[in-house]
Amino acid sequence: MSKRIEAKNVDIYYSKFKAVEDVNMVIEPRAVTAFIGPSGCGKTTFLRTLNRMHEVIPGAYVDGRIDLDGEDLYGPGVDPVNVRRKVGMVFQRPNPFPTMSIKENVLAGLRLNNKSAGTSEQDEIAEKALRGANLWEEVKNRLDLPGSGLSGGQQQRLCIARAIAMSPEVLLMDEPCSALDPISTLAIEDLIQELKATYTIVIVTHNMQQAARVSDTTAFFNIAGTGQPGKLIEMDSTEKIFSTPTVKATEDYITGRFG
Ligand SMILES: Nc1ncnc2c1ncn2[C@@H]1O[C@H](COP(=O)(O)OP(=O)(O)OP(=O)(O)O)[C@@H](O)[C@H]1O
Repeated sequence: MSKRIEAKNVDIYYSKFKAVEDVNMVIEPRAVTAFIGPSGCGKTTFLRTLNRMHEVIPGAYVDGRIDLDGEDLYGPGVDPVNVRRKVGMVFQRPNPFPTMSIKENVLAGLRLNNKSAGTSEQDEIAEKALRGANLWEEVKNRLDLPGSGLSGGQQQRLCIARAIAMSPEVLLMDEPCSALDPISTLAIEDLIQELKATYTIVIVTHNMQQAARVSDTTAFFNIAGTGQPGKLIEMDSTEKIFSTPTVKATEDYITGRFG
């Protein structure tokens, strides 16, 4: 299920503005890759190109190539909706559909993709996804109550369950803990560790300790100044990036000297 991502010479634009320049990287399956770097260096922008979410912004486009196990995500005839099914995304703020029940939330992606399933199959899919997101025990007796009634941390795990229910190959997480308290954050970090056995995981985080705790590989992005494109500066094992980075800017950033 887990797939390898390879980006080659990727430039990313918002109309005429080049926000990210010439990214080349390999993201390994069954591992967690963290994107770190100062505000505006293009972490989120690059993340959103990995499931073709970037192009939903008017005027936004991507140059270069992004492969999922050798298959060009931007190739002719590739359906972006299908890409987003394979490459799921979890956002900064938990965003369950407020009028839907917990179970309906988990199944929402499947319904949007017109996947029909019988009631018992739906129940099975929902239970499996909620177990996968470490939420089942907390919600199994209130599956038909609104998802908005859960705590922030539970809502974020519900959003992860919603992503997992689609049987994705990759999970993209854009600062998934930034709106959560420390206990809920730890629950999500534990969950990420479990999920990496099954999925390719990419996480954007501003929290250096979190990157060090959860990721196997870290990519440091930087920006030379306002209006300049962000660039990938260095990517290596998380242990190397946090102990002996090759580039001085990486060291300055992880030691809190800038950003
Ligand atoms: N919708 C948009 N339209 C135009 N420019 C945008 C848009 N979204 C982001 N940008 C610009 O693209 C650049 C990269 O932004 P991005 O949000 O990817 O950075 P980031 O590293 O994720 O920042 P942060 O850590 O603050 O979330 C910035 O200059 C930003 O202003």
